[in-house]
Amino acid sequence: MNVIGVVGLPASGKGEFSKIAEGLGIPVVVMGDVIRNAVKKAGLPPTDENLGAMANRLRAERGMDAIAILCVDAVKEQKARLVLIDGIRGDAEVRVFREHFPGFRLIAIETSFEKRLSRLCERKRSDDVGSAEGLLTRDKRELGWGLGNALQLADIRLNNDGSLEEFTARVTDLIHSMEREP
Ligand SMILES: Nc1ncnc2c1ncn2[C@@H]1O[C@H](COP(=O)(O)OP(=O)(O)OP(=O)(O)O)[C@@H](O)[C@H]1O
Repeated sequence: MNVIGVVGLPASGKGEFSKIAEGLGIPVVVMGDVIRNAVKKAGLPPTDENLGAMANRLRAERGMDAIAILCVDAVKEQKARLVLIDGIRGDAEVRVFREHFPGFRLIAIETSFEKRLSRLCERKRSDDVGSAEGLLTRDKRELGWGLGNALQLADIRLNNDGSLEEFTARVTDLIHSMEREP
């Protein structure tokens, strides 16, 4: 089984990457679902604050790789040649996946701050921030989890400053080439 992980700053296009992969029939394991489920179980609304606090709690109580460890079995359960992990936030998590999946490849999505901010202002998800300060706070929080180190560990870099059509074409080419790998 080949496994790919995607990293990128908030609103860089990780969700779009997953949508494109799903459209090509690739199973996607979403790490954030582990956090969303924990927030739901605690009876809290899935706001940015609650999701962040829960992720911090899981990592503080069980270690920086806690969420990745919870996802390994979910990846192994997939009966596919290629599986995508969505939601990697730190280098400790990258290490977990490299250890369990020898052919693991990490993809970094690179998108400018301005593009990310303008796309966030349009997206308006329940946990979205609508200002530059809000996005900076979110960037800092994620960088604090080791996202900067994870970005440096990437095997492949994809730019997403252009149109969705351009990004879709790049992601599709990449997935097709990964599917051809032994
Ligand atoms: N190339 C693009 N052109 C236009 N809009 C885009 C492009 N890429 C992504 N978007 C839009 O930008 C928003 C942010 O992208 P997306 O949700 O994929 O980011 P993300 O990295 O998953 O974000 P988060 O870290 O907050 O989960 C979405 O509304 C998405 O549809």
